[in-house]
Amino acid sequence: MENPQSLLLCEKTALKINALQKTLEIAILFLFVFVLVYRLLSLRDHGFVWLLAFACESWFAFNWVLILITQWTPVEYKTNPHNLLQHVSELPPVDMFVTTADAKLEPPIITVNTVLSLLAVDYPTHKLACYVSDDGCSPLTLYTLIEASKFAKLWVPFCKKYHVQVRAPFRYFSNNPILSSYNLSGFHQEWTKMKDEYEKLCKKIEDAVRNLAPLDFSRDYVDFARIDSRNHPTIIKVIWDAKERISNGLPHLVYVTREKRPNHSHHYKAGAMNALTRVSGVMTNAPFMLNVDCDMYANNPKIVLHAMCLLLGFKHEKEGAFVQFPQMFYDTLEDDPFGSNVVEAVKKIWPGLAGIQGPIYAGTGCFHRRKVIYGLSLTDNEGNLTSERLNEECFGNSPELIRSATQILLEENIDQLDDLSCAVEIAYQVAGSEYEDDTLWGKKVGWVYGSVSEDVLTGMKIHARGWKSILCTPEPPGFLGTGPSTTHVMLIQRKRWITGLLEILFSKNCPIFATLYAKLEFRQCLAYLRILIWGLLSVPDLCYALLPAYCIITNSHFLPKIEEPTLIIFAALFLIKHLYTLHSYLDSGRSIRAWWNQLTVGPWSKITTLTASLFGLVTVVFKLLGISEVIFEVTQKEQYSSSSDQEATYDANAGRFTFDGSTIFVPATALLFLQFTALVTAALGLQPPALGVNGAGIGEMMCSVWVVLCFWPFVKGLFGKGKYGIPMVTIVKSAVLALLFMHSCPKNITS
Ligand SMILES: O=c1ccn([C@@H]2O[C@H](COP(=O)(O)OP(=O)(O)O[C@H]3O[C@H](CO)[C@@H](O)[C@H](O)[C@H]3O)[C@@H](O)[C@H]2O)c(=O)[nH]1
Ligand SMILES: [Mn+2]
Repeated sequence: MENPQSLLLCEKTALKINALQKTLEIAILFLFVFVLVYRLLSLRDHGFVWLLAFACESWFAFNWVLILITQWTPVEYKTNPHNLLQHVSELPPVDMFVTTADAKLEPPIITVNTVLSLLAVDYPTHKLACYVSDDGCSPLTLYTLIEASKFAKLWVPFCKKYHVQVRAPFRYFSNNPILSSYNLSGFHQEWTKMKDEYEKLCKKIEDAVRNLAPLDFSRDYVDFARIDSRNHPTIIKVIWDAKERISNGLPHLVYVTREKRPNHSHHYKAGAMNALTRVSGVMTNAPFMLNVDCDMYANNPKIVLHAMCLLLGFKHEKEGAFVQFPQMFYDTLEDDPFGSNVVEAVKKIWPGLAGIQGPIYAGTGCFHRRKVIYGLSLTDNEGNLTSERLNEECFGNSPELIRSATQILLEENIDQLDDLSCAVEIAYQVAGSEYEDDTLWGKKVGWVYGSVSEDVLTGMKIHARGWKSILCTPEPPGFLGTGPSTTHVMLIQRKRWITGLLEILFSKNCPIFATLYAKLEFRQCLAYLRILIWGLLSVPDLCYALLPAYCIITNSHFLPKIEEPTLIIFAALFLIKHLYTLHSYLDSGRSIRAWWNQLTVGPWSKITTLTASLFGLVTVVFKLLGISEVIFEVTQKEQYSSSSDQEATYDANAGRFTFDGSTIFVPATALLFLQFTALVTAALGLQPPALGVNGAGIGEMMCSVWVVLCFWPFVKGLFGKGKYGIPMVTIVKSAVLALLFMHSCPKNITS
């Protein structure tokens, strides 16, 4: 675009932080310092327990410092899409990517809704193309997309004509009863017709899912006959080729399932994204790419315009390698039973990151500059970008892809194909499983391999090349997705994230190197560390939770005695830290219950650290030792097919903690047993004699009770029935583990 800066497209402003919150944050920091200094000074009079407590508290304090530094200078961005619309003919093309991996875990109707919401965004349609990657290689996905594209021909014009807000039909028809303000003639009929058509689409898809109308493998689906989803050739289908190139038609729609062979690592989502990048590169080659997970529909029809305001609105391109919309969810359960605390993220964490080098890349709801994904560094940008870098070693042996990448990197005019089908053959070639062999794909070009949190890794590599990124928080929110619907799914998801993050931490991609040897800003490095060390918290958390039980059982102590005034500092730290979070919850209109849920099952809770984090850590250690590999377990997405179902699926037990025989529950249950034993021992006075006056005291007792409270969902699990109860096997294993621990405790601390 010529001179978009002359019109104000966007603004960056500093956010004010609540003064009370800031005071409390500093107070907590000071208390941490007090505690650590006290420990250090009295280390000589105490033994191993004191040292362990000191180590744990240092870790907690370090974490706190990272939090403060990351959230210290929050900013927000404002966008003016109206100003951009004055340049409508100059708007750049955008390729939109949707990934799906498993038609069972990710019901096709969800993917279809996401695709429909993207096809209907407010943007000149001849500048849009939508590519769907199907790692499940399922004819069902292709079938539902073909059917959806037929429906889209009605749906897209309807949305634009009536300025529909939410363009994912399942949400539109479940949320918006006919708006009374819409007494436009004809609206009512069209609405009813559209709802009918959507229901027909749902019915067709449901029938196909239930195999009621078998797909005809002799025709359109011949490629899928007898296919194995882990061993198959590439299949690419141009579902809709927008040949007429009009601004109010339908965008291109292309189905892609890349080649997979058992002897070739496919790198999960990162591999899928790279295949899509290449396929789109030889087809439409837009300079900007949006990517969303299959369950993240566009909730705001102006998302592309908002993103473009930010990508085009700054004087210097380096201000924004990518534009990230914060992850948000729809139909969240009351009181946030999994403690995901999205509000905290949206209010503090995202704006905090935006105030440093920019938000992390969250894998979905993100617009990338294609040239950045192609590995462009800022130094290249200023200096010389030689054509040697655009060779086969870099991009692979497709001359067409190299030409298209050259156009992107040198900002030349982009070839417009008259007909997408003439690029299909080349697309097959670049989607092949061997295409990346001996190239820089997955290393310096494209999504980076080596972590199941490929998003954080890829974003960090971009920051390390000196780019910044931008946060986009329009109203209404840009994208909404599904959160985990059961604790089981939640734990699997957190375990994968933690594993992926630790894979980054313990590799050459560790952000510390990127700060030392590349252009990752120091504070951004700390921000990444804060995220990457999430899983490491399991070790100090476990030790600190063991300490009270250990001390009571052995009649020793890790806290000052009741007579010592320093105990007050420990108590103050504990109280202020929890009052601080409670205040932030109440301040933003959330309930005490939600606060409690965050405390017990949230991402930083003891339950999470002693289940997901601990097992994530073990997974990574096994990987480092070469014992096993890390796999990407896809999270189950819940399906809400039509409006009336929604009420029916409401479940009073939704969000309740569920258990199974998995070992993931053993450490936490064992810990709980230990606390019980300790408390009973103390109550019955069965402890061994203490050394001098240094026996366990009120501090240790209170801590032990607190740990029990933190594991309250497990306490309930001991008495629960069915999936709400901890199974007998887990109880037995945990009891054995707890007994082993008690057995190894010294009987008398003096001996
Ligand atoms: O082999 C695979 C595995 C997954 N996916 C897709 O990856 C996306 C994310 O998978 P999901 O199971 O929904 O994981 P989440 O934990 O919800 O995803 C978050 O975390 C992932 C990294 O762990 C990121 O890739 C995602 O973008 C981010 O939303 C989905 O669209 C999947 O279809 C693939 O395309 N191929
Ligand atoms: Mn997801």
